[in-house]
Amino acid sequence: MTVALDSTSDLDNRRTLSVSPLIAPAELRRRHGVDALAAATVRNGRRATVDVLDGADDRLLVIVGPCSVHDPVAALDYARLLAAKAADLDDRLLVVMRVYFEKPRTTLGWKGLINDPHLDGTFDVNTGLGIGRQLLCDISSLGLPVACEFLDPITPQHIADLVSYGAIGARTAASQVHRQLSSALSMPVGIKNGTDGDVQVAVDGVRAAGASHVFPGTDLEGRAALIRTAGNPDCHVILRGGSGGTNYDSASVADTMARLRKAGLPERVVVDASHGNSNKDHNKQVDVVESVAARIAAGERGIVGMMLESFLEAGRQDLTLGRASDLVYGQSITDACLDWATTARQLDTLADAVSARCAGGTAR
Ligand SMILES: O=C[C@H](O)[C@H](O)COP(=O)(O)O
Ligand SMILES: C=C(OP(=O)(O)O)C(=O)O
Repeated sequence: MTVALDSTSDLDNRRTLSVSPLIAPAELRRRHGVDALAAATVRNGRRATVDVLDGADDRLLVIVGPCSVHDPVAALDYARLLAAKAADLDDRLLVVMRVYFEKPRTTLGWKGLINDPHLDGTFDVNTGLGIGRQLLCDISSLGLPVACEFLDPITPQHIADLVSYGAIGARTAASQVHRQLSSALSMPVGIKNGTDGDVQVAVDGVRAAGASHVFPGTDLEGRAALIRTAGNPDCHVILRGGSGGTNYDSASVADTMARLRKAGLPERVVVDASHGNSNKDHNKQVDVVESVAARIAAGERGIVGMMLESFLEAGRQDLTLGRASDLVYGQSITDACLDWATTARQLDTLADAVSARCAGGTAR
């Protein structure tokens, strides 16, 4: 259904081609309800993540999964493998699956499953929200907590109740809209450094998101509303490298800690092995894991988590809109990913590093 545009004024709608209804969050939540198991996963995932961030839980947080979900069947296949591996290692790792539905593009490109679920440029957003929400229910029902990037400021009302870890990307770290949104979110939120490598923008973001804000948003019925937030104390910086190079080395982490200290914020970071830290070469994520794991094994505690981009198959492939059936099953259509076997080895490496750190017993 398309709503008629107001044509009585030549001041409006000069470039808007159509306006159509967005499903209300409450209606989507009714159609794709949260069962007791999924709710427990979200609750426990959020609580455990906060404990790891605060140092009350000695494990390492690992946010791992595809760059983007384009095929919910493949994502669920991956989730089953990851859930089993996560259960094996859960004495040392807190594993959260990346289930990213929104892609911030440098210029243009497919913007994710919510925006274009049929991968053909038909932008069936209401269907995308339903597919996405059901996938979050299904993965959470496996006992595996999920992470999403929040890009659009309206759609969090449709899915955020199922999310255990939120991320604000490098392209929106400086955005007041995203900082306000983070201050409202019910889960811990990682804020990335800028694409140019600027870490201060993420530190500033953590500080801003920790405060209370009042801003326009939507309520569960989808009506425009004013939102007043308490502020989110569980925000933290994600180091993802940038155009100037990587930032997962000890000196970069120490520089970030100094910035956090100066801002009066908890000294903790998550390291993203992908993006600017691997120059988008998925194989280089292994170097990042090995470097960080060696430092954790030696007692480093400021790095509270790692992020990895991983899917069933290694690498990436180009999507031709409308030709989804040509795609290789389980391979990314955005950034290149590690394959499952390599991912499992990285998780073992990180778990071994946590064991070594526990055996050594050093301080943060
Ligand atoms: O994580 C995914 C991408 O790095 C991000 O969405 C930007 O992608 P692009 O530079 O291909 O547009
Ligand atoms: C878009 C992403 O990363 P970044 O914002 O660091 O480019 C991502 O993690 O999917």
